[in-house]
Amino acid sequence: MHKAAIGIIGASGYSGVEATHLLAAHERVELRLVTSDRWKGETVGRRLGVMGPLAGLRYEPQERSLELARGCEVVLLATPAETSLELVPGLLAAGVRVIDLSGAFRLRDTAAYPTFYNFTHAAPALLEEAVYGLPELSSRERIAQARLVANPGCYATACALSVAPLLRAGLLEPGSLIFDAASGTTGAGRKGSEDLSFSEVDEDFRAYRVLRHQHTPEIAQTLAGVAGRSVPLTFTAHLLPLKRGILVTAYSRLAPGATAAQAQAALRDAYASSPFITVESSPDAVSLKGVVGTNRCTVALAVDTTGHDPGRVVVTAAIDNLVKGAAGQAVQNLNLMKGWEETSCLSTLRSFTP
Ligand SMILES: NC(=O)C1=CN([C@@H]2O[C@H](COP(=O)(O)OP(=O)(O)OC[C@H]3O[C@@H](n4cnc5c(N)ncnc54)[C@H](OP(=O)(O)O)[C@@H]3O)[C@@H](O)[C@H]2O)C=CC1
Ligand SMILES: CC(=O)N[C@@H](CCC(=O)OP(=O)(O)O)C(=O)O
Repeated sequence: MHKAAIGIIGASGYSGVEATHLLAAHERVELRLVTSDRWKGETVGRRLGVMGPLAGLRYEPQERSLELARGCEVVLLATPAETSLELVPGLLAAGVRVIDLSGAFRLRDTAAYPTFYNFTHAAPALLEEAVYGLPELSSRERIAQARLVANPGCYATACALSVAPLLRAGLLEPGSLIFDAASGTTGAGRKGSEDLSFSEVDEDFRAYRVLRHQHTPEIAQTLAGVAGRSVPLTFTAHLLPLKRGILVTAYSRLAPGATAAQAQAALRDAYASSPFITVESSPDAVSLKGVVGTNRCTVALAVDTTGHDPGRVVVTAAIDNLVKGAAGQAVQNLNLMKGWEETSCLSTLRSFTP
């Protein structure tokens, strides 16, 4: 069987390690390149315990990324957004297709970058070209053809998947959407900060970057695409004292005339042929234990029938931030780009990192 040469730039981070494990087990992939300054010269076998022919693959220094990536068909960038922005033009010019796990190519509006990512975007033409890689909501055909796939953010994935079918069907009242979301600490990457140390995080729970989180414009952009109108929303991120997983609770109201049965049917129908999305019978059944270590998203909704707030809709969604929220979704996009089964190497998974 022909194997495609794939590279991972930024292979020592949480999502890069997850991607390395996934691709090492992918029968259609020859993992050709892994880069990391922290681990340069060391082997994948020694660092990650990967066995077989790949065990001797060495981490290359970041400064050789562009030169060595020329031997790859597709490269995953598991790097900070500024680094992705620097690397992508050169990779595309060399004929290498890219799946970028950072936020560098997710937003169409260049003006949002200084506000939410603290840099001015240097490649606006590529923002036009990049295809947003959320297969269940974007076009699978466009992902398959793309040179550059912008892999979605972790919170943005869970939030968009929770309510998109209801918005698409016109079942939610405009202007009433709130997302309350909580993530494990691996969402912040390995780089760490004082706020993320074990002693600070353990047994604590708090919101962060309130009303200025970078995933707010990303969620709004995706939902506007499915609703066909702008979607005002409030998004609040919280830090969970756990390693992995994101749980989102979305609050909205049914549009006038819409029914609970229509909302339930819209959710089920939207994901009936999406192998990674499971619609549960109740929001109570959506939990991190059901998704961590997998590429799944579980989702469910309830409509208030107690009479306290008629028409209130609550939707919950859960994902593993490192899998469906990062490396797993990147492999799902790779499978589509290469015309392989969408579930290749993603159907059985376990937690790898940390
Ligand atoms: N963690 C998560 O849940 C998610 C993360 N993302 C995004 O994916 C990307 C990677 O995230 P994550 O794995 O958490 O990050 P980490 O902080 O865990 O790892 C960052 C990686 O980038 C490399 N790197 C850092 N600086 C540079 C540089 N200047 N040039 C080249 N490489 C560099 C590091 O390699 P080394 O230092 O060894 O050279 C390391 O491999 C980020 O853009 C993040 O926002 C997206 C969705 C979810
Ligand atoms: C817990 C935690 O800190 N999570 C990160 C999510 C990381 C991510 O997906 O950020 P990008 O948009 O840069 O890819 C955050 O809230 O920023």
